[in-house]
Amino acid sequence: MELHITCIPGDGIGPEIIAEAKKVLEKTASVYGHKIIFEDILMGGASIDVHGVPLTEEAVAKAKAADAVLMGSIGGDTTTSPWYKLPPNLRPEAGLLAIRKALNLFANLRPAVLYDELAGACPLKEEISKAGFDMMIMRELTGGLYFGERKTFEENGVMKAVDTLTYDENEIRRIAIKGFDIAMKRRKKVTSVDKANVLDSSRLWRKVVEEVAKDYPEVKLEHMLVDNCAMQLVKDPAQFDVILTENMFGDILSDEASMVTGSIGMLASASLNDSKFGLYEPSHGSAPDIAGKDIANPIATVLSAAMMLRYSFDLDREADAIERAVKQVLTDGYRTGDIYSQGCEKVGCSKMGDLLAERIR
Ligand SMILES: NC(=O)C1=CN([C@@H]2O[C@H](COP(=O)(O)OP(=O)(O)OC[C@H]3O[C@@H](n4cnc5c(N)ncnc54)[C@H](O)[C@@H]3O)[C@@H](O)[C@H]2O)C=CC1
Ligand SMILES: CC(C)CC(=O)C(=O)O
Ligand SMILES: [Mg+2]
Repeated sequence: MELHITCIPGDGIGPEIIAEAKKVLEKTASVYGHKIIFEDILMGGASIDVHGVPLTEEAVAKAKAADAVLMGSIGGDTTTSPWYKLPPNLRPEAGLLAIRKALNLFANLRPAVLYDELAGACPLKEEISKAGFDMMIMRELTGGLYFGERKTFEENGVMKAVDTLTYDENEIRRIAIKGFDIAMKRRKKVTSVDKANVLDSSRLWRKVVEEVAKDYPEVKLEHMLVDNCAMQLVKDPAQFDVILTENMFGDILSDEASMVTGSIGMLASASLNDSKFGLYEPSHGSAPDIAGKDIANPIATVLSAAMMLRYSFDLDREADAIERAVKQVLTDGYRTGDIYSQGCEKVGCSKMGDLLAERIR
């Protein structure tokens, strides 16, 4: 099979982790008899530096023309990088939001799984880490606060800023359907997370989710307020199967869930539209504090590449091979610094990519 993949290395550690994901994909393609054609595009700060904008129309066209997109991460240090002196619509993150919207990537799947081998890197009590957990965070990605109208203005000599959180019932229904569909393939439980005790948008969310649930009688639905969910994630993560939630709550909760897997460097993600098309990216950002040092963990990006093979290309065997290689490398005792524990061998980003590629079979 010929796979046309557009890559967005991006900023910070982005180019480093994308190089390792490409290495693992190339090895997978050679073992399983496929040909991959990569084309890189600029986005975020890298695009600002060259084109003056975080995303060009040409880059969007190239992403649309591919079978799938694999992304590293974008952005810089938000307190020191000159990119953050630009107007908000010209900053790196505007490029990411724009491509999600342009490709209609409304469903963001973020699997948070604790590997047995990483129980020692999990910051929770031993009895919780020993029991393990395996949840899928289904985050709405093209609506809500990140896409609502916003402005900063002065009123009666006082500075004010407004952000708006809007959802319509169709946006909620389509992500809820994705959440219930995925629950049917898992342990058949959906925890819908909202703030319905305060927000109108959450009350509509809850109503529409209840309606969708009627078509899935086998799936157990529960509602949970987001503040409680943040607490339950560290108290008893094993209770969750599918967490279904809106854009900002999912953004925050998935970073929290990532840390209980050992590190944010382990959390993959797939951003999907209604067809087989997707953009695959780790859940973390560009980690400017460790960029250029060859110490970033590439596993979240490598696992995102596995999700790409599974969801966009139906290459389950190949995706399984990558997931097995990740497990094997951990069993063999290799760790990047973020997941290191005593007795293991500490390796850099590029070495971790080599070790993963060697284990593809
Ligand atoms: N999808 C994307 O491209 C995202 C971009 N960002 C952007 O990234 C920039 C930095 O944001 P932060 O809040 O610092 O979040 P971050 O996720 O980049 O980093 C948070 C912490 O996790 C560590 N970390 C992240 N990924 C790692 C990896 N693969 N291996 C080892 N350690 C890792 C970093 O070193 C840092 O200490 C900002 O400009 C932000 O807007 C943030 C989140 C997502
Ligand atoms: C720049 C943000 C909108 C991206 C983010 O934090 C995420 O998608 O996790
Ligand atoms: Mg985030």
